Amino acid sequence: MAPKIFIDGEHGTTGLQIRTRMAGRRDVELLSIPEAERRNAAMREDMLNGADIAILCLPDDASKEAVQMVSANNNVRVIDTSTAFRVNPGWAYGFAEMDKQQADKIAAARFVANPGCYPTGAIGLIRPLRAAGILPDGYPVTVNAVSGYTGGGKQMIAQMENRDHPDAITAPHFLYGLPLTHKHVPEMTVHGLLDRAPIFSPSVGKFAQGMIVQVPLHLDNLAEGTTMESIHAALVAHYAGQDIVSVVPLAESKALPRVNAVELEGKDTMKLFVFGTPGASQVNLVALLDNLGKGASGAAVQNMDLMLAS
Ligand SMILES: NC(=O)C1=CN([C@@H]2O[C@H](COP(=O)(O)OP(=O)(O)OC[C@H]3O[C@@H](n4cnc5c(N)ncnc54)[C@H](OP(=O)(O)O)[C@@H]3O)[C@@H](O)[C@H]2O)C=CC1
Ligand SMILES: CC(=O)N[C@@H](CCC(=O)OP(=O)(O)O)C(=O)O
Repeated sequence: MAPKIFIDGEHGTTGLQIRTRMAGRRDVELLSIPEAERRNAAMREDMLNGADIAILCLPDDASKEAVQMVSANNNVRVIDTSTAFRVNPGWAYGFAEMDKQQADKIAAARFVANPGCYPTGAIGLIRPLRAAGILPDGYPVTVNAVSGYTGGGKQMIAQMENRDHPDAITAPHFLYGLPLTHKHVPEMTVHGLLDRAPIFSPSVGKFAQGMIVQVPLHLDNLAEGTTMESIHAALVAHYAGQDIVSVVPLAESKALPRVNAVELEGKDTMKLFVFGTPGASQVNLVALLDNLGKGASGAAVQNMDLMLAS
C-alpha cells in the first residue's frame, strides 16, 4: 500500500507548491481536505492521524497544535515547515546537505523541521567555514538578503499583487526586520554553529520567487592564511558527493557581471558563489535559491523522500 501523505495547509503558498511537486506521483497517496474546511480542526485531526507522514504548512501556532494532535500516535511522522521546531533538539533539521550525516538523520527521524528560506542560504555558506575552522569564534557575521514576495505567504502576495489591497505595498524593493530580531536569527546561529548571533537584514523585491543571501567577510579576521581560494575549496569539499547544493567555480563567478535573484525560480537546487578579487582582503559569499524551492517546498519533498526511503 502506498504511504499516505497529508499536507496540513495544502491550500497555502508552501502547501500548494508541495502539491504541485507531488502531482502525478503513484508511489504515495495524498490525503486532502476541501479548501472550505481547511480550518476544521476535527477533520484535520482525523487526516493527520491517518497519515504516515504529515507535512505542516501552517503558521507556528497552528503547527504546534497539529503536533499536539499526533503526539500520542507514533505511526505518524511529521515534517514541519514553520519556525516552531527548528532549534528544538528533539527534531532533525531538514537541511540534508549541511553535513554528511544529516540525510541519514532526516531519514530516521519521526520529527523533521524544514529550514527557513533565508537560513538555508546563510547556513549553507557559514556552516562549512565554521566546521573547517576558517570562521573563528566571535566573528561578527552579517547576513544581507533579498527574497521574492511569496516568502510572505498569501497575505504578502495579496499586498504585492493587488493594488486595491488596504495594505498594498507599492515599493519595488523594501527592507524589513529593522529591529534586527527576525525569527530566523536563532536558527542561523544554532545550525550555522555560530557563537555570536549574526546581524540579519532581510528585504523583499517585486518578484514572486527567488532569493539572494549574502555573507561578506574580511579575510584578515579569519583563520590565518585564509584566502578567497581556500574558502572556495572548503565549500567545494563540504558539498562534494551530492547535486542539490553546487559551488560555482571561481573562474565562472569572476566572469559574472551580476547575479539574478530569480535565476533558480522553480528549481529545488541552490548555488553558492565566492566573489572578490584574488589577493584582496575581502570576499562576499552568496547563496542563490528559490525561496519556495530549496527554501521551502522543494526541501520538504526532498525530506519526505528521504523519510520514505528509510
Ligand atoms: N512562503 C515561503 O517562502 C516559506 C514559508 N515557510 C513557512 O511555511 C508555513 C506556511 O507558510 P505559507 O505557505 O507561506 O503561508 P500561507 O499563508 O500562504 O498559507 C498558510 C495556510 O495555512 C492555513 N492556516 C492558517 N492558520 C490555520 C489554522 N489554525 N488551521 C488550519 N489552517 C490554517 C491558511 O489558511 P487561511 O487561508 O485561512 O489563512 C493557509 O491556507 C509558515 O510557517 C511559513 O513561515 C517556510 C519557508 C518559506
Ligand atoms: C519575505 C518574507 O516575509 N519572508 C518570511 C520568511 C519566509 C520563510 O522562510 O518562512 P518561515 O517563516 O517558515 O521561516 C519572513 O521574513 O518572515
